[in-house]
Amino acid sequence: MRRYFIAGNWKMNKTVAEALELVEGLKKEVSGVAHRVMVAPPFTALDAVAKSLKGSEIILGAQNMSDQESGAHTGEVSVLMLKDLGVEVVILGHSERRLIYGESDEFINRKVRLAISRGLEVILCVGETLEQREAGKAEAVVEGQLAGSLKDVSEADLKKVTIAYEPVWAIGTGKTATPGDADAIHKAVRKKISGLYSAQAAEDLVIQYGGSVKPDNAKELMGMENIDGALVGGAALKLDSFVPIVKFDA
Ligand SMILES: O=C[C@H](O)COP(=O)(O)O
Repeated sequence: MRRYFIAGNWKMNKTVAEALELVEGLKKEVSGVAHRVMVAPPFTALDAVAKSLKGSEIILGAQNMSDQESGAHTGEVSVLMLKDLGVEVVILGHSERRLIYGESDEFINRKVRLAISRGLEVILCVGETLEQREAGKAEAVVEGQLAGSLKDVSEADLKKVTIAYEPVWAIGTGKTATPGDADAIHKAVRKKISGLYSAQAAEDLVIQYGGSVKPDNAKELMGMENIDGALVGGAALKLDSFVPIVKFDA
């Protein structure tokens, strides 16, 4: 059976008490599930969730980190602090970071290399805006983001990277890319990775789809050849929507 990587990005939601309530429920529901499951709570709940997850197969992720390891960077969170809490994976280059906070590929690339050098896995997000899609530039935009964000990342280190394709126009909007359209971009991602690295690296690459993934579309999306998992936002905030996604009938 195909093993998928399904991650819940809680974004700027959940107090510590709410985070614990969700993760406690999730632990019971997903025990023994075949897929790789991750949750990415806000920074303020990471420690509590890390403690709750001890001994569970659910992976702890963070939603972002600084491009610097330590020092005078008020308000930032370092890779070392994430490691210290037991974080295993960090989401980088999310479109909300790119678009709201102006993160460039070069800046994201520094974070990707730092995270990997300190032993974290990375979920690297890429995706086009509606304007870019309508201009026929979706593939080119994604290819450019991949080349820029993965600059100087070796093929060995690429094994620690999952790509999340998230069309910006499908995030939190209820609009989902059709499975065929999503798969076409995933295929283009594999082709780009094959060019940047090797055919083997492209084949081994795990590519998640993100953008209004819900219980009723998870099966169809993840049934596509090049879709290896999901990065789930809104539907990851409640057990009754995240659990069916994690347990979807592959
Ligand atoms: O990181 C998750 C994505 O931005 C998707 O969010 P969404 O499922 O609320 O559309």
